[in-house]
Amino acid sequence: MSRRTTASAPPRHPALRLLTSHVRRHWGALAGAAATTVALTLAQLAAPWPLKIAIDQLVTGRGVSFELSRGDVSLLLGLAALVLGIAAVDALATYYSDFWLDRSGEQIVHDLRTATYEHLQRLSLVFHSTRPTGDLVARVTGDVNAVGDLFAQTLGTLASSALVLVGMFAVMLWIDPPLAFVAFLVTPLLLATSTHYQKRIRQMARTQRAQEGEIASMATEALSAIQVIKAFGTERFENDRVQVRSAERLEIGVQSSRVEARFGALVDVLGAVATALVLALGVLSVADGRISAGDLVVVVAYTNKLYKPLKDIAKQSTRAARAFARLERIAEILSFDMELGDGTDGWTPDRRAVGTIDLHDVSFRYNEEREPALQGVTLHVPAGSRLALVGKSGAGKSTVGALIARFYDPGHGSVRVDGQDARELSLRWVRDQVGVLLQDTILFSGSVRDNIAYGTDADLATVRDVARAAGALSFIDALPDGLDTLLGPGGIGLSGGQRQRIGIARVLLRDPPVLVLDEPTTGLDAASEALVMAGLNSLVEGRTTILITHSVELARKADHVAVMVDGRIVEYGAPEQLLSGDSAFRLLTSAQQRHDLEGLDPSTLRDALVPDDRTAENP
Ligand SMILES: Nc1ncnc2c1ncn2[C@@H]1O[C@H](COP(=O)(O)OP(=O)(O)OP(=O)(O)O)[C@@H](O)[C@H]1O
Repeated sequence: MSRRTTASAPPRHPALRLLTSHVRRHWGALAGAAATTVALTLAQLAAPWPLKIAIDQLVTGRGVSFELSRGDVSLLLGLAALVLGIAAVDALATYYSDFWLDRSGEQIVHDLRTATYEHLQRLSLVFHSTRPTGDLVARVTGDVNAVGDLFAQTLGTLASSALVLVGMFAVMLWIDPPLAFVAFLVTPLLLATSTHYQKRIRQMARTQRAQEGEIASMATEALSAIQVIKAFGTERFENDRVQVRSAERLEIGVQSSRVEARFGALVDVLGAVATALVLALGVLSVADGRISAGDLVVVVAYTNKLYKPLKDIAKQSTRAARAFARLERIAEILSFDMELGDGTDGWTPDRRAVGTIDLHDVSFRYNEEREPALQGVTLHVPAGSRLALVGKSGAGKSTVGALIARFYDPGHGSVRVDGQDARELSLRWVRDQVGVLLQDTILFSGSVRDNIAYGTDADLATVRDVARAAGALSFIDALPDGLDTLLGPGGIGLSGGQRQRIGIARVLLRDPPVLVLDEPTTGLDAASEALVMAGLNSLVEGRTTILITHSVELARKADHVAVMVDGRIVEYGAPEQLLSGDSAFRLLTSAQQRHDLEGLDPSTLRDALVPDDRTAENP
């Protein structure tokens, strides 16, 4: 079965599809908001009508002072009630439309954030090793919020402004068509300029967000490596880097504000021109007797209000343009396909693995530009046995471990667990069967107990048991709050050896039948190494173990040793058997004793025992 090892091309208009899928999902609340928006529009259109009726019915043609009849008073009271009624409808409609839109906005932020974060968690290391973390964090936080605002504010305002405009035009057309056309004369001009400006603003918003992502990545990387910065005294260098990017971001931000302000001013000028024209033409129409004084009040009131929705449309469409640029960034993440089968189509055996591991003719490269990291690797690791992988740096040892843990799938050949191709098994099951301990255990902020129990709901007694077996309990009990001691980010507050023993306890708790130990004692002093080794001894007991090590001494304790050179296995056998002959392992051992591993030519290793350059394979 062939699998993709690179992300597939994103579909067309992914942002639009994402948007419509969310509109569909929240159609109930959005339909409620649409209905209240219609009510709000009607209330806004009706607002000047009580005044018009009062002027036409009670004021016009009555001279300077006049008496109000009983009928006039009733009409006046009716109009006052109408004003209150219109205000009540306006208030209720505003409340509900704001509430429904805000609620959908919040819900959409939640949905998008969880979906994007979940997707990011499931994307493989191939994806994550090419994407800066800070930029991804910016997408899950800032970009997602901006899309929520798009629903909560922008779309609602755009829809209600458009409705008010259409309503006003219809009513003005009914009152006096020439006046309506004059009032709306500038609208097409405004829409055309708006489209032009939106395009520019959206381009600028894209650049801005990309720059913000870069700044976030730089800051994340720098702050997570603050020790290195302090050690090298490079604070100023790091500040300068962020400052340069931030200045570029500022420049685009200022440009964008200028474009927006220019557009706002243009709308104001066009609005004033139209109001002046409507006023002049309106008074002439009243004088001609074509419309009443009350009609003129309505038309002038509308014309005054006309430019608010137009301005709102302009303003909100620039926000929409920005939000769209951010939506594209989220859609881009969601459009990357999983490079590894995520287990939904994989088989989940209803038992724990026995622990036999096989690599059959495995080749793998991290990316097309790089040389293959593994070529034709075939290995058989019987259940419960210990295999040591040795070889010079870059030979491919960690890559073998990563393929066994199924961080990646091989480009060619297969990795098998109990004889079953790992690609046909659910990813979850494979990960449960293979425990991994790296050179440096990464701990999270939180208590020691949480770090050991990580991802499980193990009780206190179990956590203590595994901590004891890992040789960690003595130092944990000496901490101020024992297992409840809080650790800083990355496990600050513990030594390398202590972190490693917590890592051993963490793996012990999960009790996997297969272990990949990737240089678990490298970098530790002799005393810490002895303590970690004691913990490791209880960990490897009864489990299939693949030990990746630079230490020939450690490798000698394994059942079998595989020597790797340039992504191939050049030698395989029991350590004592290899040491007794003219082997690459023996060459490595003596080079290590002379502290001359780097001086060892790979071809010497390859030629040492494989004169015909055949790749060694174990039975
Ligand atoms: N994430 C990665 N992306 C691209 N290339 C990689 C990646 N990881 C490793 N490589 C390359 O793959 C090759 C094998 O690396 P690998 O880490 O498996 O070697 P190793 O034998 O474990 O080395 P070491 O002993 O130094 O850990 C090397 O050439 C390395 O540069």
